[in-house]
Amino acid sequence: MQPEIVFIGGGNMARAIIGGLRQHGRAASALAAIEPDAAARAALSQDFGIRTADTLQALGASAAAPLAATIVWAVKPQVLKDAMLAARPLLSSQQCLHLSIAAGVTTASMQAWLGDVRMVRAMPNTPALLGQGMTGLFAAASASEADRSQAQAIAEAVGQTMWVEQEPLLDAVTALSGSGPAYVFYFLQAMRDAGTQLGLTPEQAYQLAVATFAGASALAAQSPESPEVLRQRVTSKGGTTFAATQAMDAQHMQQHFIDAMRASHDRAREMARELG
Ligand SMILES: NC(=O)C1=CN([C@@H]2O[C@H](COP(=O)(O)OP(=O)(O)OC[C@H]3O[C@@H](n4cnc5c(N)ncnc54)[C@H](OP(=O)(O)O)[C@@H]3O)[C@@H](O)[C@H]2O)C=CC1
Ligand SMILES: O=C(O)[C@@H]1CCC=N1
Repeated sequence: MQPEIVFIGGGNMARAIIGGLRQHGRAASALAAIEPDAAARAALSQDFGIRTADTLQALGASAAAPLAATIVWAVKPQVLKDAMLAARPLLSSQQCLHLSIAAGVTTASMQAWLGDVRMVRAMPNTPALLGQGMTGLFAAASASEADRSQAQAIAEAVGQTMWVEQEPLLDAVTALSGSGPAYVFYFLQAMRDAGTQLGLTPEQAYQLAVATFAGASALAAQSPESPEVLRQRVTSKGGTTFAATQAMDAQHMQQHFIDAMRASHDRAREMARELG
């Protein structure tokens, strides 16, 4: 039986999405992955029961027969061009949707490598592993309504989705929610280390930091109030929170944060130029 969705690249993000699809009831036989690393292939087969192979040919791809309704490109942006050029002769006869999760690389570049294929780009993030991901989506003009629905169904298996109607906005999504989990982990590191300096054990400090992020995020998610108002509710006049936020403002931390996200955004644009 032909799989419905073939992943090219079976690394961190592909694993998260495959796990989400399986948890949402997608049959193992509906999924397959191409992954050069034998250990990663074995883990995918063992954990999710899906078919894996080291090359498209080994999975049975040929110019004569359709391989799958959807191909998900989940390799590093730096190897995408070579992977697509190598796959093109095997996929040329196919009427399938190409869904790329690679950062930066534009639909125009990918259509130059694959031909004028139907294409959607997605920018997921690693909380997808828990079904709590956030995925930005952009559909090229070549994509149909059915393609949009299929891309959305795949992304919804691992969390929330948001469409953008202009491709460059995917670079902003990348800078915010794509890279964003790393910013949260960066803050968790800092809060753990600060708590340790203040006398807690690293374990205590980390538990307090993680619970605080989880609780504050849950509060923000269900509250109609802005983060400014939520902050005010924590900040007693002349109290401890005010002392902390004043120290942050004195260091221009918000501006530093904006600069950091701009760096992520600019890198996505730069990758599009370097790799396109
Ligand atoms: N990690 C994240 O938070 C996010 C990542 N992304 C995007 O997802 C994509 C994948 O990232 P991530 O999962 O982190 O990366 P990984 O390196 O974990 O996964 C990529 C996998 O692709 C394999 N691979 C390399 N060449 C080929 C090939 N020709 N055919 C098939 N498989 C190949 C790699 O094998 P080997 O290691 O042996 O080379 C590796 O296992 C990237 O384009 C990234 O921009 C998007 C959003 C978030
Ligand atoms: O760091 C990266 O390039 C990828 C894209 C977003 C998250 N990880």
